Amino acid sequence: MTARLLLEDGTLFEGLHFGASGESFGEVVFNTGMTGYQEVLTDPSYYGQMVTMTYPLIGNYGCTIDDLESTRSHVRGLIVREYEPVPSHFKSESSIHDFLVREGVVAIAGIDTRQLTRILRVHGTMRGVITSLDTPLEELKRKLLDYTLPTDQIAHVTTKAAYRLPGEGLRVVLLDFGVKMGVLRSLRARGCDVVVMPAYSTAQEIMAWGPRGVMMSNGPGDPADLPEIVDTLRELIGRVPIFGICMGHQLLCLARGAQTEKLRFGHRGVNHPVKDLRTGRVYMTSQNHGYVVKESSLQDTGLLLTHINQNDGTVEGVWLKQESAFSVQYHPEARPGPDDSDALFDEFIQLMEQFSRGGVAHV
Ligand SMILES: NC(=O)CC[C@H](N)C(=O)O
Repeated sequence: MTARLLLEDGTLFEGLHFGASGESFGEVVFNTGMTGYQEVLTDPSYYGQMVTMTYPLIGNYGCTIDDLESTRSHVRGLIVREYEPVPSHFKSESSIHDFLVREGVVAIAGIDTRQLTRILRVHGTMRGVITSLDTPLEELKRKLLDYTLPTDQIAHVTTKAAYRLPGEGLRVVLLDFGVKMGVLRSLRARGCDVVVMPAYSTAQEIMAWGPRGVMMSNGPGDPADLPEIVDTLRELIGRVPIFGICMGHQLLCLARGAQTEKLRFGHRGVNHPVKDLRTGRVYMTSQNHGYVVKESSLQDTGLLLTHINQNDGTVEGVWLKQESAFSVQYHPEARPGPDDSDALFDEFIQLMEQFSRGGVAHV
Protein backbone atom coordinates (compact mmCIF):
# COMPACT_ATOMS: atom_id res chain seq x y z
CA MET A 1 0.00 0.00 0.00
CA THR A 2 1.31 3.42 -0.90
CA ALA A 3 1.13 6.77 0.84
CA ARG A 4 2.15 10.29 -0.14
CA LEU A 5 3.65 13.19 1.77
CA LEU A 6 3.15 16.62 0.23
CA LEU A 7 4.87 19.74 1.58
CA GLU A 8 3.52 23.25 1.20
CA ASP A 9 6.43 24.14 -1.12
CA GLY A 10 5.07 21.50 -3.54
CA THR A 11 7.64 18.77 -2.80
CA LEU A 12 6.01 15.36 -3.10
CA PHE A 13 7.33 12.14 -1.57
CA GLU A 14 5.84 8.77 -2.42
CA GLY A 15 6.33 5.89 -0.03
CA LEU A 16 4.73 3.02 1.81
CA HIS A 17 1.75 3.39 4.04
CA PHE A 18 1.67 2.13 7.62
CA GLY A 19 -0.23 3.10 10.77
CA ALA A 20 -3.79 4.46 10.47
CA SER A 21 -5.40 5.11 7.08
CA GLY A 22 -6.58 8.52 5.99
CA GLU A 23 -5.37 12.02 5.33
CA SER A 24 -3.69 14.14 7.95
CA PHE A 25 -2.40 17.73 7.98
CA GLY A 26 0.16 19.32 10.30
CA GLU A 27 3.47 21.12 10.68
CA VAL A 28 6.35 18.91 9.52
CA VAL A 29 9.31 18.84 11.92
CA PHE A 30 12.29 16.53 12.37
CA ASN A 31 13.72 14.76 15.40
CA THR A 32 17.33 13.56 15.48
CA GLY A 33 17.05 10.94 18.26
CA MET A 34 18.25 7.41 17.48
CA THR A 35 15.65 6.09 19.90
CA GLY A 36 12.62 7.45 21.72
CA TYR A 37 9.98 7.30 19.01
CA GLN A 38 7.25 6.30 21.42
CA GLU A 39 8.04 9.15 23.82
CA VAL A 40 7.99 11.51 20.83
CA LEU A 41 4.62 10.18 19.66
CA THR A 42 3.08 10.70 23.11
CA ASP A 43 4.78 13.99 24.10
CA PRO A 44 1.90 16.55 24.12
CA SER A 45 4.31 19.28 22.96
CA TYR A 46 4.13 17.71 19.48
CA TYR A 47 0.38 18.31 19.29
CA GLY A 48 -0.51 19.26 15.69
CA GLN A 49 2.89 18.33 14.24
CA MET A 50 4.08 15.55 11.94
CA VAL A 51 7.44 14.18 12.89
CA THR A 52 10.12 12.71 10.74
CA MET A 53 12.76 10.72 12.58
CA THR A 54 16.20 11.20 11.02
CA TYR A 55 17.39 7.84 12.37
CA PRO A 56 16.68 5.44 9.50
CA LEU A 57 15.14 2.46 11.35
CA ILE A 58 12.10 3.02 13.55
CA GLY A 59 9.96 0.48 15.39
CA ASN A 60 12.63 -2.18 15.96
CA TYR A 61 12.12 -2.30 19.75
CA GLY A 62 8.31 -2.00 19.56
CA CYS A 63 6.07 -0.14 22.00
CA THR A 64 5.43 -0.54 25.71
CA ILE A 65 3.28 1.15 28.32
CA ASP A 66 6.50 2.15 30.15
CA ASP A 67 7.50 4.51 27.34
CA LEU A 68 4.29 6.55 27.28
CA GLU A 69 4.72 10.25 28.04
CA SER A 70 0.97 10.81 28.19
CA THR A 71 -2.11 8.66 27.77
CA ARG A 72 -2.25 9.07 24.00
CA SER A 73 -0.43 10.11 20.85
CA HIS A 74 -0.51 13.79 19.87
CA VAL A 75 1.34 13.88 16.57
CA ARG A 76 -0.59 14.24 13.32
CA GLY A 77 1.71 11.94 11.39
CA LEU A 78 4.93 9.95 11.42
CA ILE A 79 7.49 9.91 8.58
CA VAL A 80 10.31 7.36 8.57
CA ARG A 81 12.91 5.85 6.25
CA GLU A 82 12.18 2.26 7.26
CA TYR A 83 9.81 0.86 9.83
CA GLU A 84 10.17 -2.53 11.45
CA PRO A 85 6.89 -4.50 11.61
CA VAL A 86 8.28 -7.24 13.88
CA PRO A 87 9.68 -5.72 17.08
CA SER A 88 12.37 -7.38 19.10
CA HIS A 89 12.54 -6.34 22.75
CA PHE A 90 11.56 -8.14 25.94
CA LYS A 91 9.36 -5.23 27.01
CA SER A 92 7.58 -4.76 23.70
CA GLU A 93 3.79 -5.12 23.90
CA SER A 94 2.91 -4.10 20.36
CA SER A 95 4.42 -3.11 17.05
CA ILE A 96 4.64 0.55 16.09
CA HIS A 97 2.15 -0.14 13.30
CA ASP A 98 -0.46 -1.46 15.76
CA PHE A 99 0.25 1.41 18.13
CA LEU A 100 -0.28 3.99 15.37
CA VAL A 101 -3.48 2.30 14.18
CA ARG A 102 -4.85 2.38 17.74
CA GLU A 103 -3.91 6.04 18.09
CA GLY A 104 -5.21 7.04 14.66
CA VAL A 105 -1.85 8.31 13.42
CA VAL A 106 -1.19 8.14 9.67
CA ALA A 107 2.39 7.20 8.80
CA ILE A 108 4.61 6.92 5.76
CA ALA A 109 7.81 4.90 5.31
CA GLY A 110 10.32 4.37 2.54
CA ILE A 111 11.03 7.99 1.75
CA ASP A 112 14.39 9.77 1.80
CA THR A 113 14.23 11.33 5.26
CA ARG A 114 17.66 12.94 4.75
CA GLN A 115 16.35 14.88 1.78
CA LEU A 116 13.23 15.87 3.71
CA THR A 117 15.31 17.02 6.68
CA ARG A 118 17.58 19.08 4.43
CA ILE A 119 14.54 20.80 2.92
CA LEU A 120 13.26 21.64 6.42
CA ARG A 121 16.69 22.86 7.56
CA VAL A 122 17.05 25.19 4.56
CA HIS A 123 13.48 26.44 4.15
CA GLY A 124 12.21 25.96 7.70
CA THR A 125 9.43 23.80 9.09
CA MET A 126 6.31 23.90 6.92
CA ARG A 127 2.82 22.56 6.59
CA GLY A 128 2.41 19.11 5.11
CA VAL A 129 -0.13 16.39 4.46
CA ILE A 130 0.26 12.62 4.61
CA THR A 131 -2.37 10.64 2.79
CA SER A 132 -3.08 7.00 2.14
CA LEU A 133 -6.10 7.98 -0.03
CA ASP A 134 -6.24 8.56 -3.80
CA THR A 135 -6.98 12.29 -3.54
CA PRO A 136 -5.87 13.92 -6.83
CA LEU A 137 -2.65 15.91 -6.38
CA GLU A 138 -4.15 19.28 -7.31
CA GLU A 139 -6.94 18.81 -4.77
CA LEU A 140 -4.42 17.77 -2.12
CA LYS A 141 -2.36 20.91 -2.83
CA ARG A 142 -5.43 23.10 -2.52
CA LYS A 143 -6.45 21.47 0.75
CA LEU A 144 -2.95 21.88 2.14
CA LEU A 145 -2.78 25.58 1.29
CA ASP A 146 -6.20 26.06 2.96
CA TYR A 147 -5.04 24.29 6.09
CA THR A 148 -4.13 26.60 9.00
CA LEU A 149 -1.98 25.48 11.89
CA PRO A 150 -3.88 25.40 15.20
CA THR A 151 -3.31 28.15 17.77
CA ASP A 152 -5.19 26.68 20.74
CA GLN A 153 -3.11 23.56 21.23
CA ILE A 154 -2.81 23.91 25.01
CA ALA A 155 -6.59 23.74 25.43
CA HIS A 156 -6.45 20.24 23.90
CA VAL A 157 -3.73 18.84 26.11
CA THR A 158 -4.07 20.47 29.55
CA THR A 159 -5.96 18.68 32.32
CA LYS A 160 -9.63 19.68 32.55
CA ALA A 161 -9.63 19.61 36.35
CA ALA A 162 -7.00 19.76 39.07
CA TYR A 163 -5.79 16.43 40.49
CA ARG A 164 -3.35 15.49 43.19
CA LEU A 165 -0.54 12.94 43.25
CA PRO A 166 0.03 12.71 47.00
CA GLY A 167 3.52 12.61 48.45
CA GLU A 168 5.20 13.07 51.83
CA GLY A 169 7.42 15.90 50.66
CA LEU A 170 7.06 19.50 49.50
CA ARG A 171 3.83 20.48 47.83
CA VAL A 172 4.34 21.60 44.24
CA VAL A 173 1.62 22.95 41.99
CA LEU A 174 2.34 21.92 38.44
CA LEU A 175 0.75 24.09 35.76
CA ASP A 176 -0.14 21.66 33.03
CA PHE A 177 0.44 23.02 29.53
CA GLY A 178 0.70 19.44 28.22
CA VAL A 179 2.91 17.85 30.85
CA LYS A 180 5.06 14.84 30.10
CA MET A 181 4.90 11.94 32.55
CA GLY A 182 8.65 12.28 32.93
CA VAL A 183 8.25 15.65 34.68
CA LEU A 184 5.70 14.20 37.12
CA ARG A 185 7.93 11.17 37.67
CA SER A 186 10.92 13.39 38.46
CA LEU A 187 8.97 15.37 41.07
CA ARG A 188 7.48 12.25 42.64
CA ALA A 189 10.88 10.57 42.81
CA ARG A 190 11.77 13.41 45.20
CA GLY A 191 8.68 12.79 47.33
CA CYS A 192 6.82 15.91 46.16
CA ASP A 193 3.13 16.24 46.84
CA VAL A 194 2.09 17.26 43.33
CA VAL A 195 -1.09 19.10 42.43
CA VAL A 196 -1.56 19.23 38.66
CA MET A 197 -3.66 22.22 37.61
CA PRO A 198 -5.25 23.36 34.33
CA ALA A 199 -3.20 25.81 32.28
CA TYR A 200 -5.65 28.65 32.77
CA SER A 201 -5.82 28.45 36.58
CA THR A 202 -5.67 31.85 38.28
CA ALA A 203 -2.91 32.89 40.70
CA GLN A 204 -5.47 32.78 43.49
CA GLU A 205 -6.53 29.22 42.66
CA ILE A 206 -2.89 28.15 42.51
CA MET A 207 -1.90 29.79 45.80
CA ALA A 208 -5.00 28.35 47.51
CA TRP A 209 -3.20 24.97 47.50
CA GLY A 210 -0.41 26.49 49.61
CA PRO A 211 2.37 25.33 47.28
CA ARG A 212 6.01 25.50 48.31
CA GLY A 213 6.85 25.84 44.62
CA VAL A 214 5.25 26.10 41.20
CA MET A 215 6.45 24.06 38.27
CA MET A 216 5.53 25.15 34.76
CA SER A 217 5.46 22.34 32.27
CA ASN A 218 6.32 21.85 28.63
CA GLY A 219 3.56 22.31 26.07
CA PRO A 220 2.69 22.76 22.39
CA GLY A 221 2.37 25.92 20.32
CA ASP A 222 3.57 29.50 20.37
CA PRO A 223 4.08 30.94 23.89
CA ALA A 224 3.18 34.40 22.57
CA ASP A 225 -0.40 33.11 22.03
CA LEU A 226 -0.86 32.83 25.81
CA PRO A 227 -1.03 36.37 27.27
CA GLU A 228 -3.46 35.39 30.05
CA ILE A 229 -1.09 32.75 31.36
CA VAL A 230 1.77 35.24 31.19
CA ASP A 231 -0.29 37.64 33.34
CA THR A 232 -0.93 34.88 35.89
CA LEU A 233 2.77 34.15 36.07
CA ARG A 234 3.56 37.80 36.61
CA GLU A 235 1.40 37.62 39.73
CA LEU A 236 3.21 34.51 40.98
CA ILE A 237 6.82 35.56 40.44
CA GLY A 238 8.44 36.43 43.77
CA ARG A 239 5.60 34.94 45.85
CA VAL A 240 6.67 31.34 45.40
CA PRO A 241 9.72 29.55 43.87
CA ILE A 242 9.19 28.72 40.21
CA PHE A 243 10.82 26.17 37.89
CA GLY A 244 9.92 26.22 34.19
CA ILE A 245 10.65 23.65 31.50
CA CYS A 246 10.51 24.45 27.77
CA MET A 247 7.10 26.17 27.31
CA GLY A 248 7.27 27.00 31.03
CA HIS A 249 10.67 28.62 30.46
CA GLN A 250 9.41 30.68 27.54
CA LEU A 251 6.39 31.87 29.56
CA LEU A 252 8.55 32.85 32.54
CA CYS A 253 10.70 34.98 30.22
CA LEU A 254 7.64 36.58 28.59
CA ALA A 255 6.30 37.40 32.05
CA ARG A 256 9.45 39.42 32.69
CA GLY A 257 9.13 41.34 29.43
CA ALA A 258 11.51 39.27 27.26
CA GLN A 259 10.43 38.14 23.80
CA THR A 260 10.26 34.84 21.94
CA GLU A 261 10.72 34.07 18.25
CA LYS A 262 10.35 31.04 16.02
CA LEU A 263 13.46 29.11 15.06
CA ARG A 264 13.75 28.12 11.41
CA PHE A 265 13.66 24.38 12.15
CA GLY A 266 13.72 24.05 15.94
CA HIS A 267 15.63 21.71 18.23
CA ARG A 268 14.24 18.19 18.51
CA GLY A 269 16.38 15.27 19.59
CA VAL A 270 18.39 13.86 22.45
CA ASN A 271 21.91 15.10 21.80
CA HIS A 272 21.81 18.87 22.02
CA PRO A 273 24.86 20.24 23.84
CA VAL A 274 24.07 22.96 26.38
CA LYS A 275 26.64 24.95 28.33
CA ASP A 276 26.00 26.03 31.90
CA LEU A 277 27.62 29.47 31.91
CA ARG A 278 27.97 29.41 35.71
CA THR A 279 30.25 26.37 35.76
CA GLY A 280 31.46 26.09 32.15
CA ARG A 281 30.20 22.50 32.04
CA VAL A 282 28.51 21.16 28.93
CA TYR A 283 25.58 18.76 29.18
CA MET A 284 23.90 16.59 26.58
CA THR A 285 20.22 17.43 26.64
CA SER A 286 16.89 16.24 25.34
CA GLN A 287 15.02 18.91 23.40
CA ASN A 288 11.76 19.57 21.62
CA HIS A 289 10.99 23.16 20.78
CA GLY A 290 10.34 25.41 17.81
CA TYR A 291 10.37 28.75 19.66
CA VAL A 292 13.16 30.35 21.63
CA VAL A 293 13.72 33.34 23.90
CA LYS A 294 15.52 36.19 22.10
CA GLU A 295 18.78 36.81 23.90
CA SER A 296 18.79 40.53 23.10
CA SER A 297 15.41 40.86 24.81
CA LEU A 298 16.77 39.67 28.18
CA GLN A 299 18.25 43.11 28.84
CA ASP A 300 16.61 45.02 31.69
CA THR A 301 14.31 42.11 32.58
CA GLY A 302 16.32 40.93 35.57
CA LEU A 303 16.68 37.54 33.85
CA LEU A 304 20.23 36.28 34.05
CA LEU A 305 21.34 34.09 31.16
CA THR A 306 22.60 30.81 32.67
CA HIS A 307 22.63 28.32 29.78
CA ILE A 308 23.28 28.50 26.05
CA ASN A 309 23.04 26.02 23.20
CA GLN A 310 26.49 25.06 21.96
CA ASN A 311 25.28 24.50 18.39
CA ASP A 312 23.65 27.82 17.66
CA GLY A 313 24.25 29.96 20.75
CA THR A 314 20.53 30.34 21.58
CA VAL A 315 19.13 30.87 25.09
CA GLU A 316 18.75 27.60 27.04
CA GLY A 317 18.27 28.76 30.61
CA VAL A 318 17.67 31.79 32.84
CA TRP A 319 17.65 32.63 36.51
CA LEU A 320 15.76 35.24 38.52
CA LYS A 321 17.82 35.27 41.65
CA GLN A 322 15.86 37.67 43.85
CA GLU A 323 12.58 35.98 42.98
CA SER A 324 13.78 32.35 43.36
CA ALA A 325 12.74 31.39 39.84
CA PHE A 326 14.64 29.59 37.11
CA SER A 327 13.90 27.82 33.87
CA VAL A 328 15.43 25.82 31.06
CA GLN A 329 14.53 25.43 27.41
CA TYR A 330 15.55 21.76 27.38
CA HIS A 331 14.13 18.66 29.10
CA PRO A 332 15.82 17.61 32.35
CA GLU A 333 13.23 14.85 32.77
CA ALA A 334 14.99 13.21 29.81
CA ARG A 335 12.18 11.20 28.29
CA PRO A 336 13.68 10.26 25.92
CA GLY A 337 17.28 11.27 26.31
CA PRO A 338 20.26 11.63 28.57
CA ASP A 339 19.65 12.37 32.26
CA ASP A 340 22.68 14.69 32.61
CA SER A 341 20.40 17.47 33.86
CA ASP A 342 18.36 15.49 36.39
CA ALA A 343 20.00 17.51 39.19
CA LEU A 344 17.90 20.54 38.20
CA PHE A 345 14.99 18.93 40.04
CA ASP A 346 17.18 18.71 43.15
CA GLU A 347 18.05 22.41 42.71
CA PHE A 348 14.33 23.15 42.67
CA ILE A 349 13.85 21.24 45.93
CA GLN A 350 16.73 23.19 47.52
CA LEU A 351 15.32 26.45 46.25
CA MET A 352 11.92 25.69 47.81
CA GLU A 353 13.56 24.79 51.13
CA GLN A 354 15.68 27.95 51.16
CA PHE A 355 12.69 30.10 50.26
CA SER A 356 10.75 28.71 53.22
CA ARG A 357 13.70 29.37 55.55
CA GLY A 358 13.67 32.97 54.34
CA GLY A 359 10.29 33.19 56.05
CA VAL A 360 8.51 34.68 53.06
CA ALA A 361 4.75 34.19 53.19
CA HIS A 362 3.37 32.19 50.33
CA VAL A 363 -0.09 33.61 50.06
N1 LIG B 1 8.42 21.17 24.57
C1 LIG B 1 7.91 22.38 24.71
O1 LIG B 1 7.46 22.79 25.78
C2 LIG B 1 7.83 23.23 23.46
C3 LIG B 1 7.52 24.68 23.71
C4 LIG B 1 6.97 25.37 22.48
N2 LIG B 1 5.76 24.75 22.06
C5 LIG B 1 7.99 25.36 21.37
O2 LIG B 1 7.82 24.65 20.39
O3 LIG B 1 8.98 26.05 21.45
